[in-house]
Amino acid sequence: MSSAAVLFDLDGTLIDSAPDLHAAAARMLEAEGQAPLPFEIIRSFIGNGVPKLVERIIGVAGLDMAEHPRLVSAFMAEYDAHSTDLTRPYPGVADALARFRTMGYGLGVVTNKPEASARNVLAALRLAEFFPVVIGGDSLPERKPDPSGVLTAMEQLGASATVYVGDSEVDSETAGRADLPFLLFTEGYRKSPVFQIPHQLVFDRFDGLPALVEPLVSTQRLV
Ligand SMILES: O=C(O)COP(=O)(O)O
Ligand SMILES: [Mg+2]
Repeated sequence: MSSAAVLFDLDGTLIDSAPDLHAAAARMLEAEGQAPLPFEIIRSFIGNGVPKLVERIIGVAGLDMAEHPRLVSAFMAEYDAHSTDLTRPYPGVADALARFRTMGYGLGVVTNKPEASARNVLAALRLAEFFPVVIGGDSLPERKPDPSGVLTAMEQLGASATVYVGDSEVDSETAGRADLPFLLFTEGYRKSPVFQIPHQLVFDRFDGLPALVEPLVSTQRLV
């Protein structure tokens, strides 16, 4: 049982996955006879899970919303077949995770990406070994910003003092609803300026993250 844990969002936080999500969207749209959408548009649609991503694509591309279930399946098939062609961890991620593990933290991923896809990507990028707990957007009845994902991850890790690390408005709200300190990674896929996203700390490089987390967790331990 670890008493302290660091939980991470996945897309836009541990990994830069927008290029493969964009490519999967382009292949799905091509099969519907549609042109690809600009990269920045797809990137701005990431963070609320695949059903929401596809709903937003349908809206912008002028497709029929009644086709949503079929298009979600089509998107997932395209994505899962090529989910790490272009996706890479952000610089310093593996070293930071190794450092956290050495420091004795329990580590978990809480993402809105479907759990099986998330596990595949983590394995292909050699990050799976760090994470005894992975909660996806389809693992529980509710997804982020519902706090059940982070609360379940804490329970599974036996953790009390915990921080959540993410890149988006959704992650900030999730941490707030779970009453956890939130660390905002500024280089991901957020839509608002940093000052509009509630956070305890911001960071733009993973090599400095372990030193930022330690004081936050020690404060929680004293409470
Ligand atoms: O929107 C998604 O599918 C996943 O996004 P997340 O990893 O940032 O939660
Ligand atoms: Mg994210």
